[in-house]
Amino acid sequence: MSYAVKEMFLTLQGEGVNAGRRAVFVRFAGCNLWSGREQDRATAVCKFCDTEFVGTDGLGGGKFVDAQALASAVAGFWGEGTRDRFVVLTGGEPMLQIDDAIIDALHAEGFRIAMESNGTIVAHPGIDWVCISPKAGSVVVQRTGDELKLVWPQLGTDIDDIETWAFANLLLQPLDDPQAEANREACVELVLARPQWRLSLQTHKLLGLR
Ligand SMILES: C[S@@+](CC[C@H](N)C(=O)[O-])C[C@H]1O[C@@H](n2cnc3c(N)ncnc32)[C@H](O)[C@@H]1O
Ligand SMILES: Nc1nc2[nH]cc(C(=O)O)c2c(=O)[nH]1
Ligand code: SF4
Ligand SMILES: [Mg+2]
Repeated sequence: MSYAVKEMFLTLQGEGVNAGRRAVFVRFAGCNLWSGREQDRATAVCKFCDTEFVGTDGLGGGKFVDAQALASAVAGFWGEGTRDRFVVLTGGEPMLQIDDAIIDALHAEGFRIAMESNGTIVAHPGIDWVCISPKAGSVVVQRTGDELKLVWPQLGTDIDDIETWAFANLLLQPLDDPQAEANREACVELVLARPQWRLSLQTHKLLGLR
């Protein structure tokens, strides 16, 4: 299979439990909860996306003809050194494109594979770190994983229900919108009230990283 990738880059994972870790990011093109066009945002299931994921024209992006081509590009961004190789598959919605071939090829290059997904498609069992970020109005079928990262506040979210899902870590990430400061305060309030949750800040934005 070929893969449509919006962009690829080496950075630090900015969010969640792995924040601060050196990582190659692969941003797959396309999402099942928003077309990516601004004129569709108001009517999309997911309305707050902070990411451009349409097309393959970003830095390091492109159409990769097969899994080996994509895995070789990821290894190229990592560079020399085989220790602690870490790749984050994101998007768009990465589970629209992730298959056995890309998981096997990345493992063969020595990478530990993390994924950021909206959870509406069952995660590939070969992924080493599953991060699910539920969106109100969607049906989350992937209710197990390493990290559940809830963007907050999100109207229509049943947080009591989410707490019953089988995730090793529960994280709240402030919604980045014009009310960002109030959203951060709401997250702190909620963590103070519910100690099973932890705060996840988008540290790459604070640092000016990609
Ligand atoms: C762009 S999404 C791509 C992966 C997948 N489609 C998903 O939603 O999890 C990557 C992460 O950014 C989060 N995110 C997107 N827009 C955000 C915003 N405005 N504020 C805070 N987090 C946001 C998502 O919830 C998700 O955890
Ligand atoms: N540095 C950095 N960390 C991230 N963690 C999740 C991201 C994403 O867009 O999926 C992201 C991103 O875009 N950049
Ligand atoms: S599900 Fe993820 S990629 Fe899709 S629109 Fe929402 S935040 Fe963006
Ligand atoms: Mg991002």
